Amino acid sequence: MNALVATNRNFKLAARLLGLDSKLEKSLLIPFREIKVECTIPKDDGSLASFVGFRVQHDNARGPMKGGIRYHPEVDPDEVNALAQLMTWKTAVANIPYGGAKGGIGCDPGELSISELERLTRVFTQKIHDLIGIHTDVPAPDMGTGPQTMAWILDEYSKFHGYSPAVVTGKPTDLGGSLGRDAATGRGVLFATEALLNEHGKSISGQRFVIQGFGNVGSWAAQLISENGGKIVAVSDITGAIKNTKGIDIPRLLKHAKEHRGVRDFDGGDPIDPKSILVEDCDILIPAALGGVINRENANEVKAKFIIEAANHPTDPEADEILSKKGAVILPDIYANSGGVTVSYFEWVQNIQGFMWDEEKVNNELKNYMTKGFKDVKEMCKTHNCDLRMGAFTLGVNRVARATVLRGWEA
Ligand SMILES: NC(=O)C1=CN([C@@H]2O[C@H](COP(=O)(O)OP(=O)(O)OC[C@H]3O[C@@H](n4cnc5c(N)ncnc54)[C@H](O)[C@@H]3O)[C@@H](O)[C@H]2O)C=CC1
Ligand SMILES: O=C(O)CCC(=O)C(=O)O
Repeated sequence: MNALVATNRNFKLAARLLGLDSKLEKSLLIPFREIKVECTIPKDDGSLASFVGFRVQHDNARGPMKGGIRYHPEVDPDEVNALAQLMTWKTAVANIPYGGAKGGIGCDPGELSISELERLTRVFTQKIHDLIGIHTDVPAPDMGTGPQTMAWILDEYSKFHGYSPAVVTGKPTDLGGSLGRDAATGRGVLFATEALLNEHGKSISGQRFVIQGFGNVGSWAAQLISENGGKIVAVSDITGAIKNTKGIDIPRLLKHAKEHRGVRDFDGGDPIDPKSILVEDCDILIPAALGGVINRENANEVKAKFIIEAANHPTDPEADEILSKKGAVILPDIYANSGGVTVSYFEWVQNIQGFMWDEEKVNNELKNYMTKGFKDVKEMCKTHNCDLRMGAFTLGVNRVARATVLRGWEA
């Protein structure tokens, strides 16, 4: 199912549970602003290459719009719209003073050299610099981008507006990035998983995990889960998939993945078909790569009892229904992966204050936010007699609706 259709469907279900006025519902659904730009760069060999870049600013009722920038061949307007909308509900679930946005460029970053990526990022920034800003819209990394991308955006933006470190988060720490931001989404996934398991009388220790994606989010989640006694029995990325029922040695896999740019050919497990990763036998499945990967084609085959959505919208609504009939418990993206944007918020606060926190403070505050977020989601599940996805959606949508009504519509 198309990402936007799926996201709108979840929003409308939540709006119905909340009894939202239909006009308010419509106003919350329509994005604040959609930007589409052409980005042409000279390649290293002198030829020209053109790309399409997007920034969708979904809602700013609760504060500056916030969300990552994705570089991936499958980036399209509907997906960016869906991801921007998810950011609006996510920042509200986390209860940080932001709205939602998302951006992306349809490109394969693996096919571009570092200097081509820098040129592409600078051209994209030139096209959107008037529409982003510390108090309007604050980008961050997502799939295919990272601290270096944020450093280029910061530098290009600063040429037009003066040096402004708070205009992006997820920057290198040498440029005002927060300690702990790199690991934050994975660490948030750890805290979210602990909160869920705790409720079911279980702990991370001894549980068998499967993780799809071994980039920023998947690799940090794997590392922190294994440090806490979880057994990672299978991992995949774009290069391949490996399985070891005795538990994969994650520090060794991290070293291998760094040296070989992927998990393929790791000798600490057996290679398996990457397509089977989501249906491998395990207790807990963590999709940490693309959207829409759990769908009606494979949902019936999923063995995990718990699914922790580290990726954005990895499960489509049809799969949600199938899995819930099977008794699986899904911890939804807008709560489960909110650790990244939460520490982005801490980074922005530190930049504005001009005062750096130590890593322990960042991690402790993150734990407080994730613990409180889980309690708030559960409270909504009780109030509306719904599952965790609708608990999170009703929580986020209700907070944004309240802020919207309070601000009013007078022109
Ligand atoms: N970076 C962040 O702070 C946050 C990221 N997310 C979400 O987490 C997910 C992963 O993002 P990052 O780790 O930042 O991206 P990344 O670019 O660092 O890593 C992506 C990983 O997915 C793998 N991958 C790509 N296509 C695949 C496929 N077809 N099958 C298996 N693996 C595949 C790549 O090989 C790589 O290991 C995305 O859905 C993103 O939106 C959510 C919240 C915050
Ligand atoms: O850190 C941020 O501002 C946004 C991270 C993001 O794109 C996401 O949570 O999906």
